[in-house]
Amino acid sequence: MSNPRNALAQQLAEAVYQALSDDLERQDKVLLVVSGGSTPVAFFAALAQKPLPWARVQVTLADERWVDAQSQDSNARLVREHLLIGEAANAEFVTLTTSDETPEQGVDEIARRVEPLAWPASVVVLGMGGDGHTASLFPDSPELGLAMTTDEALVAVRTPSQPQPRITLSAARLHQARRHFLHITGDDKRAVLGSAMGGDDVRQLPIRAFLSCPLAIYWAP
Ligand SMILES: O=C1O[C@H](COP(=O)(O)O)[C@@H](O)[C@H](O)[C@H]1O
Repeated sequence: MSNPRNALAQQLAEAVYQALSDDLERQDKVLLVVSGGSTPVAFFAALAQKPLPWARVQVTLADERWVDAQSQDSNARLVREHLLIGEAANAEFVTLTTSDETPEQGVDEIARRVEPLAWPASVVVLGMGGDGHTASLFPDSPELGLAMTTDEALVAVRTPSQPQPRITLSAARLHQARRHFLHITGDDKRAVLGSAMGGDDVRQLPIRAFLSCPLAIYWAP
């Protein structure tokens, strides 16, 4: 019997492939924004197999932990190891860290790096944590209000619940995208999403800010 999480990853990869292919008929370059964490591994592996003209695909992250590129916690490392393989290694990957000590010091340089990309993104694939965070928009982050309202592309965030400082695309920049997908697994996250759908306070469950994008939900047990 096929693993439902692998089947979900294949379905999501097919949907993202179709979306990028559609936009590539009209645009020279397309931008794909992906999330990190643990959930996207099988999706990345499935997407990497798709016959895209990868040199015309730009990839960046919804968010990043302020860690070394080799760290197990690096979202960029996840993308490099699981998505940018085979033909997909020809994609242009724009990362969200610098050699600066802090994201506050690096954020302007990263903003200059991401600005030339092919915005609006064709596709944003969001993840969600058990606390309802998405990208690095955390309920307990003092910068959540700023990240939800700023017109800037990026915000440096410090979140008491998280071991490292982070950088995140702002809600405005994520909202701009043509298509939004949410990739989650497990009954616990389904319950969190159910709670999110039953209320409207984005400070409690930041995923709420994206529920009406519209958001294509990809869930498996
Ligand atoms: O910290 C993060 O968490 C979320 C969810 O990750 P998961 O491990 O529960 O799949 C992720 O979407 C985000 O990009 C990441 O930085």
